[in-house]
Amino acid sequence: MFVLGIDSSTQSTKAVVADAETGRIVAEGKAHHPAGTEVDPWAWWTAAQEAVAHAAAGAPGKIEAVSVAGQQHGMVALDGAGNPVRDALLWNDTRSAPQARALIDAHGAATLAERTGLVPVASFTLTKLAWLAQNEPHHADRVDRVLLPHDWLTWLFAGRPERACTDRGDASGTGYYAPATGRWLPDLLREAMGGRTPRLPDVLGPAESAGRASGFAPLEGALLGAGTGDNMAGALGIGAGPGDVVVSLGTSGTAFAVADHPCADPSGLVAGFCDATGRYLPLVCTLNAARVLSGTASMLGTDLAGLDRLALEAAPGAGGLSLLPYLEGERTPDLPDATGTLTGLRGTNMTPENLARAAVEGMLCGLADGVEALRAVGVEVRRVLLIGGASESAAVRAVAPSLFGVPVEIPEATEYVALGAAKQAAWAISGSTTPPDWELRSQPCPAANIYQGEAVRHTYRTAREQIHGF
Ligand SMILES: Nc1ncnc2c1ncn2[C@@H]1O[C@H](COP(=O)(O)OP(=O)(O)O)[C@@H](O)[C@H]1O
Ligand SMILES: O=C(CO)[C@@H](O)[C@H](O)COP(=O)(O)O
Repeated sequence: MFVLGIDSSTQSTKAVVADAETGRIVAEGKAHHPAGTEVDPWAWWTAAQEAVAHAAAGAPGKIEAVSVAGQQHGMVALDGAGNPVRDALLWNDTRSAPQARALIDAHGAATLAERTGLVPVASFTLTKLAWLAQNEPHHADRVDRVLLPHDWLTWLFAGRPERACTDRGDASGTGYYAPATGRWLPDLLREAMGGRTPRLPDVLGPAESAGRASGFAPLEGALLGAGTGDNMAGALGIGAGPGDVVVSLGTSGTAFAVADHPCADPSGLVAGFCDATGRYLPLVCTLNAARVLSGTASMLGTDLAGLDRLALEAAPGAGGLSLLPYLEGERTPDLPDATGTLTGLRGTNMTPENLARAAVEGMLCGLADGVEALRAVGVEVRRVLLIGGASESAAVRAVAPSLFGVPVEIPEATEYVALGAAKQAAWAISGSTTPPDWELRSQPCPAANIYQGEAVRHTYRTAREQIHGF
């Protein structure tokens, strides 16, 4: 039997067809998304259809079940006819930072962390809806229901039924859901939307079904899983266990672990999400990961392989250069208006090699701080599993072990978010109480000198303190 998993993330949609027994991937498809932090949700539907059609065409048999994983938090606000009232605001759109601050001022960070698992930052859907109500009331007035990117796609694959649905994982990234009780918090939504009360999707359990696919030939009649957020699907795809911290280097950088209890971090560094198995997913997210490397490569007039070569020719510490890579502003730490800074320049260290190395080290230092923040809320860190596009980088693989200070492993090269979605689909159709136990193989990165890593992180922290005051 074959199942299909979809990863509709920031830069592209990826689809994989897997054998439901073993998890072996037998076919794949991919389609790109438009650039920018506000995107027409129909573009994701077009990309999903293209990627799925390609994957399904390569499948050796019928697709029996499908699930959609998607970039978290994006605001998909629909009118009564089921059409978006405006382009979706993405997780990395920082325009709602003032609304996030106002929510904290009104309720207090600790109270919001206890109620929602989150201290608001511009990424979360609640703040985007508050921005919409305050800045585009004519659009807010037309909102009949609010969905997340994965909910939107699941709803379209289901043929636009009356009820839409989501799952605990993605619901927990909205800011108007209580991870500890599994309930929506309509009072927060109403307040953010200036008294308006849009409809919310039903929250399905991890192996529940969202119905059957209808109206899109390659999937016609397939069972639809609940779907989830891309990070939750990544954890499910990997089968992350105790002691595992997954670090994903996509458009965002994320560090997360599966936990048995909800997390409420009043500092706001760790978001207390739910996972896709009925447990929890404490997570730290930065806005700047893979694009730090591609941006630096362009600046140096080279490609990603060239950046790797340069970075590996420089010594650890980049000759004293440190890059605070806040190219899109930053979420962790909460600096929505920040820009990037290169510190430590001297006549003797201004080389392409050192700049390339500083980019790799700077991107990873933010995530090493994220792993520290997970430790501080009680997460056990025995190894780091690196996934996401930039985990392909040879320089990242060489540098990461010294900065994380624990063994770093690379799961067999594949799309773990789409695979996690496929695993959820296989689970939904199996009727089992536990997800399929697909074998995970990973390769260790060569061990590295952790004292050098500590020195690099010290220089990075000092630069941040000098520029941002903490
Ligand atoms: N070898 C590589 N070195 C560095 N970055 C890479 C490499 N291969 C892919 N990437 C980057 O990975 C990113 C895409 O990763 P992905 O995890 O698919 O992102 P997302 O899920 O956010 O759409 C792109 O920015 C791409 O430049
Ligand atoms: O906002 C978050 C997590 O809270 C991001 O991780 C998004 O879910 C987007 O993910 P990628 O496109 O970078 O995979």
